[in-house]
Amino acid sequence: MEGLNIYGKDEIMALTSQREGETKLGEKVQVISALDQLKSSPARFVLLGIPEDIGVRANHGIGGTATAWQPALKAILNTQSTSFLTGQELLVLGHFSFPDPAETDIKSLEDAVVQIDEQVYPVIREIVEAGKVPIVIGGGHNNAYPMIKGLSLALQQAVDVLNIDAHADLRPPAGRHSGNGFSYALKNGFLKNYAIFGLHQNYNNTAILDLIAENPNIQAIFFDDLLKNNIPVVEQLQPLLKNLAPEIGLEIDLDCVENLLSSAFTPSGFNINDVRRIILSSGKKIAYMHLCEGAVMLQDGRQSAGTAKAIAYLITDFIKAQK
Ligand SMILES: N=CN[C@@H](CCC(=O)O)C(=O)O
Repeated sequence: MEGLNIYGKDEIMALTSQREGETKLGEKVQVISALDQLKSSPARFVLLGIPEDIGVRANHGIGGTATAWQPALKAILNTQSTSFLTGQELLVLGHFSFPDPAETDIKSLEDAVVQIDEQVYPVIREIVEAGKVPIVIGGGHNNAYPMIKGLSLALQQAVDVLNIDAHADLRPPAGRHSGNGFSYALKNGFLKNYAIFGLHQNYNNTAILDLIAENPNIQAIFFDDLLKNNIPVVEQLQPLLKNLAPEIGLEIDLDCVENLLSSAFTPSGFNINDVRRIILSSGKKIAYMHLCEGAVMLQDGRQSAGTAKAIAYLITDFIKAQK
């Protein structure tokens, strides 16, 4: 796993601001020095960063998803350690670093995404096989594929996934990128039931809509339909959840959240508290959570510091709800 940088306590403390009289999560989180120590760690949740935007650029999107990891980690580490969440529940494993390919034409970017897949899925598999729950901050949504593959190989069965997203990411499996992670997962038998919550009618093409309509293993609820009533989102999610296995993978593409910086930035979508409510009260056992497509700075110069704190809220909520 040559692309994986495993963190020591020094790296964690360098990002943690200490203050007399209080304790931050960074002072409490667990670390290891090699993957074979995963099993013996007392932490149940394993945090990992995939700061890349190669998959987004291979899908003709705007680069920048590589910028979310470090600020988000800093926001998490500087959360207060209290009885709500001490930090000991979390092992901060580290991050993958993937160099940009020398050539940046679409084919070269797609080939680089295949190399990313090959490095990510074995680590996800190892974390799950150690009895832990991976929490991954991307990166592009291309990483849904190695997440699902790693979980499926660890559990030795095709798995069910809930994706909260404006886009189905069911583009043709012909060259890897951020728009076809679920197509590859279905095609290669790693994904059984695929539920999508909050799709935008305006941003999924006819071929994708037909695919959803024809495949009984794919179910979707459109954001446009959620807007037609005042029923709480957690309630509107229930019909999707009841058709999924008791244990699922959870994908959250942050471009489903309004005004959160991403390649497909949107002024209309879930607000961050809708997503917090879903995480806090879904009632499902979640085998992994993947937060992707968020950016602190985009290639075109747009910036938002709020992305990091939004990610920190979702991750601390997730640990509180699942521990
Ligand atoms: N994962 C995102 N998929 C969207 C692309 C969004 C964008 O980068 O603009 C899609 O393929 O449509």
